[in-house]
Amino acid sequence: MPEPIVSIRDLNKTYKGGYQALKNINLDIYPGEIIALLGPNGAGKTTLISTICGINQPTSGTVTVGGYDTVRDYRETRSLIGLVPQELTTDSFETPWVTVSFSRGLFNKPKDPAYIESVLKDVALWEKKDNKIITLSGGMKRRLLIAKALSHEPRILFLDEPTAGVDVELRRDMWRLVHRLRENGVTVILTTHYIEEAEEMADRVAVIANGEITLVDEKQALMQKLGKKQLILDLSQPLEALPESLPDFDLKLSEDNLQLIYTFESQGERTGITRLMEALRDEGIQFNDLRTAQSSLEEIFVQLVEEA
Ligand SMILES: Nc1ncnc2c1ncn2[C@@H]1O[C@H](COP(=O)(O)OP(=O)(O)OP(=O)(O)O)[C@@H](O)[C@H]1O
Repeated sequence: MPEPIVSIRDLNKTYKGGYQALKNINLDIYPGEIIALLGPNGAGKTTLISTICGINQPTSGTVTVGGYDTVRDYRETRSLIGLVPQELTTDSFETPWVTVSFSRGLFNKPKDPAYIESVLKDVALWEKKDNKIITLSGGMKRRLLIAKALSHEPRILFLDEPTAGVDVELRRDMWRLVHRLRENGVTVILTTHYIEEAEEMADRVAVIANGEITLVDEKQALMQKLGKKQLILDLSQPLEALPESLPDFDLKLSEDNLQLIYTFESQGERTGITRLMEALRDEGIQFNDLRTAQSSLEEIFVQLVEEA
C-alpha cells in the first residue's frame, strides 16, 4: 500500500451551538483513487470536506494531507487541494484564460502558460479560452470551475455534487473528465446524491450517516457483498397467487401476475435455482423466458441508510 495522501484520525466536529456533525471519523485516502462520499442531506459530507480543506477546525482528532497537518500547516495542505464549488462566482466578463491564470496566482505559483493551456485542453475549453465567461454554456462553466480548481496543480481535487442539475449528456462528459484527471495522478474526492454517479466514477465508496462513516469499501466488493440477485421468470399463464408449496423461496409475484421474481444472495454457495425449477415443474408452472438482475448501488444504499 502506498502512503495515504489524506489521513483522518479520530476526527470529531461539534459546531458552536453544540451540534455534533462528525463523530470519530477514521479514513485513509490513497493517491490516484476516486472516492465517493455518499450520504443523505445533513449527514456531514460538507463538514468533512471543509475540515480536510482546513476551512473548518476539528474539535478533536487530526487530518493530514500529504503528510502535513491541516491546522498547523494550513498553507501547505491548502496548496495540495483543489476545491470545486458548486457555482461560479467569477466576474462573467473575464475570459477562461484570465480567470484560470488568476486563480493560479492566488496560490503564489509562478506563471506557467503551458500548464494553463494543458488544463484548459483537459477540460475541453481551449477553443473558448478568449471568450467571455458570460457566453459559455452551463456545462462549460462547470468545466471552468474544475480548471480553476486545477490551476495551482493540486494533488487532490474535491468535487461537491459535480453534476447536480446537469443533463445526462453533460454528466457523462464530466465522468470522462474525472477519469482523465485520475489518469494524470489526481486523487478525486466527490460528494454526490446520485448513486449512479458513484457507481460510474468511484473506485471506493464511503457512506456517511449522522456524522459517522458507516461503511467504506471498494465499489465492486460492496456491490458483490451486499448485492442480491434476482431471477425473473416471464410466465406463460398469469398466476392468481403464489403457490403454497413454495414457502421456502423468496418469491414475489408481479402486479400483473405475469412474472415471478426470485431473490437470492449473489455470494451464496447455493442459489436454490435448481430446486426452484423442480418445484415449479411439479406445480405445472411454465414460463417463456428468464433472466437475472443484480441490485444496484442505489438499492444497496437505500438499504444501508434505512438500517443506520
Ligand atoms: N456552521 C454550522 N453551525 C451549526 N451547525 C452546522 C453548521 N454547518 C452545518 N451544520 C449542521 O451539521 C450537520 C451536517 O451538515 P453538512 O452540511 O456537513 O451535511 P451534508 O452531508 O453536506 O448535507 P447536504 O447533502 O445537505 O449538503 C447538519 O445537521 C447541519 O445543520
